[in-house]
Amino acid sequence: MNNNKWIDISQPLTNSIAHWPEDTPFTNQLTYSKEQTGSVNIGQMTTSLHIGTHVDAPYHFDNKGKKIIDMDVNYYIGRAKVIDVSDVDVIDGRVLEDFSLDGVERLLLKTSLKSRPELFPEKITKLEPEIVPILVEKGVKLLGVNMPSVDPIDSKDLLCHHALHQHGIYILENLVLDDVPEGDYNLIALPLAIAEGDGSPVRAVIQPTD
Ligand SMILES: N[C@@H](CC(=O)c1ccccc1NC=O)C(=O)O
Ligand SMILES: [Zn+2]
Ligand SMILES: [Zn+2]
Repeated sequence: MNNNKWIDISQPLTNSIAHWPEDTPFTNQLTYSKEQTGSVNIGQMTTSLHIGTHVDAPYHFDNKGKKIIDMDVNYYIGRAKVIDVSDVDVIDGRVLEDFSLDGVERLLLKTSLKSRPELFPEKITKLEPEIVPILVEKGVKLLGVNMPSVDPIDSKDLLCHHALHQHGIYILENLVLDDVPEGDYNLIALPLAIAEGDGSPVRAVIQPTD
């Protein structure tokens, strides 16, 4: 690694962070105050596992799929490329042709969605499932997006989730990329070791590689 500073690209987990409609809101509060215990503050949180910047385990959409603890941590750490696709509403194979993706292991898509962690977006950029075989061919093993999902918000068939999973590509959602220029970075976005988890919030950070 180099001497460049690491940059936080995670949504802050505040009590007003947006959650999926009908899903569990995030709350963090003190269970016991220092005055009560005489020594320490102790917090508690309630949350959906699909809150803020988070990763999905295949179990999220496949009953036979891996849970979070079984995911390979190596996928969440290493070289990543940020590309700016904010000029399109649909990302298909044609859009990806404009970028040089050979050998890219982790691809982070900067779509037109501006980061407003307290607002759940109604509409997001559409990823066409046809991009998945292209990503596989390039060597991509993790796809990150600055949106709550890699599928349309109202999708029930979750075609991109399934296609990515079938090809062994890990999913990272709700990144904050507003101030991140296109380029090459190191990425760390590790999930918590939640044994039965179908997903996990992550602290995602990147470091420019020069
Ligand atoms: N697939 C989304 C989550 C999702 O779809 C969802 C999350 C919580 C409650 C309902 C959801 N979808 C319902 O159709 C994600 O990966 O975060
Ligand atoms: Zn999720
Ligand atoms: Zn997802």
